[in-house]
Amino acid sequence: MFFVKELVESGCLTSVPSKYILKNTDSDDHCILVKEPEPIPTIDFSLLTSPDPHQRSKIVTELGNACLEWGFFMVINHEVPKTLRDEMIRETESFFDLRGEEKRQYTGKKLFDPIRCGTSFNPMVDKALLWRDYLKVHVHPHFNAPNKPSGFSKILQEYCKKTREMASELLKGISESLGLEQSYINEKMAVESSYSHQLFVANMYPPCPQPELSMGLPPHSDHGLLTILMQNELVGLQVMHNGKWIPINPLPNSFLVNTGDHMEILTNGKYKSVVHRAVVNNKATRISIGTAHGPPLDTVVSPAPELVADHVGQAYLGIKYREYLELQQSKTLNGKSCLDHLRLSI
Ligand SMILES: O=C(O)CCC(=O)C(=O)O
Ligand SMILES: [Fe+2]
Repeated sequence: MFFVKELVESGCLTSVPSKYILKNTDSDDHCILVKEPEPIPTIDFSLLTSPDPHQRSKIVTELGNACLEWGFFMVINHEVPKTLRDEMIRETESFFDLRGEEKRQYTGKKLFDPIRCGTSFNPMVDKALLWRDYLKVHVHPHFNAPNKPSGFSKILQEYCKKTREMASELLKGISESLGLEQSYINEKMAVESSYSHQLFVANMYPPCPQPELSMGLPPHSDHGLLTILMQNELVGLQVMHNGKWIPINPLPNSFLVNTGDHMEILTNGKYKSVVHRAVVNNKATRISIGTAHGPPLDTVVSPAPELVADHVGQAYLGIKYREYLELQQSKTLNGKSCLDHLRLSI
């Protein structure tokens, strides 16, 4: 198995090898790429924890609208120190800079092995390889970390704790925006318990000689309730909104948050997971770091009865979180095809 990074560093790559060719042109998926950046919903996190009920109710409404209309928003004024974010990105770069042999001890592993490093998404079934190397670590309920680089583990632990706290605060606001008790999702999904599941995913997209021919990550939705994402200074994320691809240019020091498939299942389709993709560039290495927040692996998630309107009925089958992750990993990434397996025709 070769990492894309090794391929690029082997020198004189002037074109994309054929096995990486996956067109991302607009004609491909019949969706227009918006050229001008569009304002995306922005959530001021400090207002979520505001003691002023008016401030809170305003931000809860904004959060609800962002989930309803976009499934995606930017979070500013959060409580994760900039130094921690910067260190997490630096440590991730150092991890990917380790020699191939050191990283290869984590390759070819199974989905629930604590640490997995690889390339593409599922090279066994992917029609074309993706221009992306990754590191995936199950960080909760059991904390794991690669032992190199030496500072990685400590920073990872701190970073994951902070993002878990952010996720539960956001889930309180999201519960409220659905007309439920603040604690509803956190309790029902045991998000604040010592069993909840958190997956750390670091993506590295090396510079690509023909970025228009290759893809970092094809259109997909994420599996969890929420994903919290940050990136180094390079853009590449695009979000599907009203049938158009919107390029995302986040404010410095902000986080990007998107709703995942389990939010869609839990809310019976009210807050849908958002389809997004990562394109590559020919200038520099882009890094993105996401944490996926979900319930304990053995939780069966099905639509919340409070959100199943009588005239609509239950729109999704329940499924064990663990089984959903297995289902997603067994296939090639393809839009919302995994969630489609659970849809009930009503
Ligand atoms: O690189 C990005 O911005 C997106 C990453 C992503 O969608 C994922 O890891 O699921
Ligand atoms: Fe994603």
